[in-house]
Amino acid sequence: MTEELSRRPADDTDADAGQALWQACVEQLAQDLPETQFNTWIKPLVAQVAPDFSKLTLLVGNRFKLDWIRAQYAGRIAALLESIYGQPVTLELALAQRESVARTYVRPVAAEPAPVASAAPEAAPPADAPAVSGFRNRLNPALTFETLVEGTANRMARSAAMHVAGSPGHLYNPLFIYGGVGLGKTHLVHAVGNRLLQDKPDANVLYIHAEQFVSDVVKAYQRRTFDEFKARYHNLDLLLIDDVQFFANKDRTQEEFFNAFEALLAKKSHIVMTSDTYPKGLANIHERLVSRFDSGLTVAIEPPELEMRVAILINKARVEAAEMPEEVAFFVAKNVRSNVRELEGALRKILAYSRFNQKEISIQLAREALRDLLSIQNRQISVENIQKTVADYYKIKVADMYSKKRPASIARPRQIAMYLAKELTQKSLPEIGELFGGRDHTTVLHAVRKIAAERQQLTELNQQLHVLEQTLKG
Ligand SMILES: Nc1ncnc2c1ncn2[C@@H]1O[C@H](COP(=O)(O)OP(=O)(O)OP(=O)(O)O)[C@@H](O)[C@H]1O
Repeated sequence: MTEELSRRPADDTDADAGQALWQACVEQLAQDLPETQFNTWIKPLVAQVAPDFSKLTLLVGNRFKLDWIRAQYAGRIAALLESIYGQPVTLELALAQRESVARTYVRPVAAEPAPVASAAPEAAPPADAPAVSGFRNRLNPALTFETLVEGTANRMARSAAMHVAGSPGHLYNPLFIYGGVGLGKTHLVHAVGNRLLQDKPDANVLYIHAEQFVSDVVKAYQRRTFDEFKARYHNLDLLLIDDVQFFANKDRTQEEFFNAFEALLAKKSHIVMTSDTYPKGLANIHERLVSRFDSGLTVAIEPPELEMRVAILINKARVEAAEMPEEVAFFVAKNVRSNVRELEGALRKILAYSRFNQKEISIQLAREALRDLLSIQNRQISVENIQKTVADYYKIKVADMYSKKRPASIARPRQIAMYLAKELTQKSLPEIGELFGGRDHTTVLHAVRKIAAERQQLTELNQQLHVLEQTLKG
């Protein structure tokens, strides 16, 4: 922070900039932490930032949470604040008054499901999960076709989705959209709902995350309210359901979803689903459901190509009332390649850095704002190093990384190494496949998606990956 900024009297701009600092930090945590941890511990926090940015106070709901956040996350949050702001920011934790706790951070994807306490099959919903009552479509009005940048990566999915929004109940029913994390699947399904409601405001539309559907089944079961449940789900005109891979191993949920599916298709209502993998790649989902998922149109969303990433950055900067010069957008897009959510995180860092330091957005500024991210890349982690580190960790031979052996004790570490190779290096899928004994790029893609999805659900795997990442990043 500049001297000049610290001497200015506090005003609304300072308050906004303070929230922007916290927002940028939260964005990063949303990427770094497993979703359940993020939803449980970080999302409900409310931040108060001193006008001179010297101190950030986090208001926490109760003493237990306060102690836990202090023990588990305070160090990480302080380090993040310093890296975003460029100077140390004192972090304090305090117990919140009730009203302030009600103001919670909203993830950009919005319309999120209530957090589910654990990934255990058919886990009971947390006590504070909102009850299923009164009809709400749960659509985020900001996620429309207009705000979704089109590119080769999403062209087919987008045009199928537009078709469904224009004439639901006809072609492409169900529409099944799959792809890796942060590629715009949720955005696209909201866009379908928003467009349909624009044309037909009375249509009965519902967006729901699969976890919330599970939670609704559990509640209906506990309270014996299956009639209400059916009345809600079987009478829709359009059901948009996100991340159906979460149905894995949840037999009762799958049965109820099957019933809802059949009822909706029979009355020519439309169903749009998303998942991290194609229907036949779904694990632990009943065959009769998988075959139904695949019975309409299945389309993939791929990671965005360079030009699309540039367009997304420029558009998103405009939404934030900032101008990002094209050369800066190219610089960022070349360095942040994995998914759009990470691109948004990088943009937020740059905007926050530019505002705090009152500097124009330039390549130099982007370089400074993203120095952590770039320094990780500059360390140039090699695929060979990943293979060796993972082999050591799981006590298998490095040669097994290239071999055709398939026992789980070997295949799984190999998949983990492929996942890390995609995460931590700039290598393409075919290049990685080549380095793993000449495997096909689809094998690598399958491994990457599988491990990425399991990481969200399995705490132990997530911890192992965390250790491996830290070891490799040095
Ligand atoms: N083509 C795009 N144009 C504009 N914004 C996009 C595009 N693709 C993704 N986004 C934005 O990127 C963010 C992540 O997208 P979204 O949540 O839809 O991803 P997802 O594929 O559903 O990810 P996940 O599997 O993790 O739920 C959102 O803020 C979304 O608006």
